[in-house]
Amino acid sequence: MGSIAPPKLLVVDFTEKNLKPGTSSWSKACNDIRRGLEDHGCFIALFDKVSSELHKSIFHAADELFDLPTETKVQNINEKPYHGYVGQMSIVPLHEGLGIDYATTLEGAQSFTNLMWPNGNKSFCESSISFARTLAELDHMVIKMLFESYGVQKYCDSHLEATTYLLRFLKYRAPEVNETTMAFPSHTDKSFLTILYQNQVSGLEIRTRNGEWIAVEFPPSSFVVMAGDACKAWSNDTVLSPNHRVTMDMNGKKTRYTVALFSFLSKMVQVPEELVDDEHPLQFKPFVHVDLLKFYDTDHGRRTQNILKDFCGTV
Ligand SMILES: O=C(O)CCC(=O)C(=O)O
Ligand SMILES: [Fe+2]
Repeated sequence: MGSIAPPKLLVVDFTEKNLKPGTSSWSKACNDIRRGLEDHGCFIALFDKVSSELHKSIFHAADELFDLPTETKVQNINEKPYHGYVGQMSIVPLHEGLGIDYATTLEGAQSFTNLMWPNGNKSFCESSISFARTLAELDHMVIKMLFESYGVQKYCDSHLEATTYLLRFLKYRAPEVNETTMAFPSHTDKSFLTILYQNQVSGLEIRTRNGEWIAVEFPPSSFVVMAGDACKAWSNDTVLSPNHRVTMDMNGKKTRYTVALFSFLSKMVQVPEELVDDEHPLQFKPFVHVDLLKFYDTDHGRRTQNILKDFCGTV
């Protein structure tokens, strides 16, 4: 008896030169994105705007950053929960992460760089801003397509104008003998969208709607685009915000790095009225995005299996 192959994530090709609004490849990509986000909460994006130089320089930047003394890294503090330094935690010993808020702006990149390197680090600042801006281009395209596929493109510009980006550098060292392989526990993202880029060390796993865990392999020059809880709320509960985790190979020797771009809204997260009708009653009340993070930072928020229902559910 043959075993059933695990479901494969949808691959959407953004490298095509003719991917312009109004073309048939654009409409197909719009449908694919919606299907990917509704079925699995994520898809793989082929996107060739990260040159091999930028690829090298962003992982070099990650190395330089994690090599800094812990006393320096812990200064990455942000009043918004889950935006700053994470590490040295006994329950997640393999993981360390830092975040650059407003990473697509010169101010955001410079203030982080100056905090980590008081004497400056021009190449770090340039690589991080250029990487964040490149991924933000992909984010913009995905948002345009998603809004179009729901017939609500009229809200797209105001959504993008209110979007801010957090770039996180994430490191997972290889486990030692008899050490846990759980490198990042299961969670849903609180962002609107998340875009993940990794070095060649895999480890990301995603839980499907029927509870099965699938290991994600990204082909070279590809990204995982994932919906966060804010996107699930915006879509009136049609998009999945998938549970995901990172598990390291027990016998692996290599460090995994991920550079992730998280999008957040500086205006209310709210279901477009077009997505509400008698068959699809409103599921979530409008909310301030950062308040969702603050709720997640409470005992109730961390423990609940259905954060949106508890935080802003209408029933
Ligand atoms: O490293 C990864 O692939 C996933 C990271 C992640 O899930 C997160 O930072 O929220
Ligand atoms: Fe995540």
